[in-house]
Amino acid sequence: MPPHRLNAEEREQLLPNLRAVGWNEVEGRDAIFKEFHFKDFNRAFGFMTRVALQAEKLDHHPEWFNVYNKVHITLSTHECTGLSERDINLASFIEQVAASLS
Ligand SMILES: C[C@H](O)[C@H](O)[C@H]1CNC2=NC(N)=NC(=O)C2=N1
Repeated sequence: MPPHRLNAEEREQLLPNLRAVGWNEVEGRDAIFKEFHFKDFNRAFGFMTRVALQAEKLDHHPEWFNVYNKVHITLSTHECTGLSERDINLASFIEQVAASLS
């Protein structure tokens, strides 16, 4: 099934949990964003490696930016030009990985 853009009701249900752990809606674009900080590059890259393997498995990929111990992540679904459940699921997975590394 192709992904559909989350409607208002779905957003009210799904976004608060992610907001509570630091994900924010991007201004001017239907996407969510979070900045992760790790102890060093090794942890940051380990995190990215785990996320990358899962992203490939899910065929849903983050937009991200890394400098040393910082990783900035934007999630959005190109296929529906906005937020879909795939972004929520990937964000939840990303949170689990980050928690296991900090
Ligand atoms: C062809 C392939 O299925 C698509 O391009 C996938 C790959 N990864 C993707 N990642 C994201 N974030 N959004 C998509 O719509 C998407 N589509």
